[in-house]
Amino acid sequence: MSDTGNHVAAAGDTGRATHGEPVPGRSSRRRLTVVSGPSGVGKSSVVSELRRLDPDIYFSVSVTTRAPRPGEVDGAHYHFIDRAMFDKMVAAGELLEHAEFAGNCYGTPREPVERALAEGRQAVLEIELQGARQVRAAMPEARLVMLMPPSWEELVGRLTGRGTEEEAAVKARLAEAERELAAAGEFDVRVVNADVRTAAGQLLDLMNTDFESIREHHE
Ligand SMILES: Nc1ncnc2c1ncn2[C@@H]1O[C@H](COP(=O)(O)OP(=O)(O)OP(=O)(O)O)[C@@H](O)[C@H]1O
Ligand SMILES: Nc1nc2c(ncn2[C@@H]2O[C@H](COP(=O)(O)O)[C@@H](O)[C@H]2O)c(=O)[nH]1
Repeated sequence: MSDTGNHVAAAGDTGRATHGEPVPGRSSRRRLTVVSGPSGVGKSSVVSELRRLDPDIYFSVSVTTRAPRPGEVDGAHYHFIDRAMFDKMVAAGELLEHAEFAGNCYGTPREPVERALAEGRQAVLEIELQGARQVRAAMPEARLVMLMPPSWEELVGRLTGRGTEEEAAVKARLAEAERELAAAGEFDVRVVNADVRTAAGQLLDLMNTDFESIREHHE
């Protein structure tokens, strides 16, 4: 996918998305949390623990052109789609954000997230850096959290230890990881994932805190 630009409607409280759907107001967009971080840092592990801690949170299920890993369930871990369908969704404005990462395309279906926010629920997106930047541009009220590894060596150990990628794919993901870690300062908060339960607890605390005050504190 060559075009990884911003396709998110940057409308105000009473604005409408590019395709006519209502967009969430400013206060509901504060309930949107983006969890980002380098491949292998433990985003899925921490988000899965967060789901256990608070089942009321809405967790976005992304679309991807990546092949399923053993044990991954279509509709639960991802919606696995082909490139033609992905391009169609982009063209129709059905993705809140989208990006190409290490040779595959990923995107967040817009409608379920907007519905969850409109219902007053917290919503969590687990996405990479380009997508996080698109959300930041379109929804400045969303909270952006970067999950950090305790060390580079630990990150490499986790990614290779997971054993889900060939050597070339691991290399591509580590190259992305360097870029992602260099952008850590763009995020509202950085949480070190030394321990999954601790990191998930910290994330939940952040989600339940008045984020504007945290932001001011960090600026
Ligand atoms: N705190 C931790 N301590 C030790 N191992 C961990 C920790 N968190 C996650 N792991 C392990 O690291 C590996 C990568 O975790 P996970 O798949 O959750 O990462 P991810 O950030 O979602 O990766 P990707 O972006 O590639 O999908 C897994 O094998 C997981 O069990
Ligand atoms: N921009 C987006 N990034 C996404 C989305 N769903 C997942 N991701 C991120 O992609 C990488 C690779 O994921 P993997 O499952 O192949 O290991 C990782 O950083 C995910 O967080 C999305 O919808 N948009």
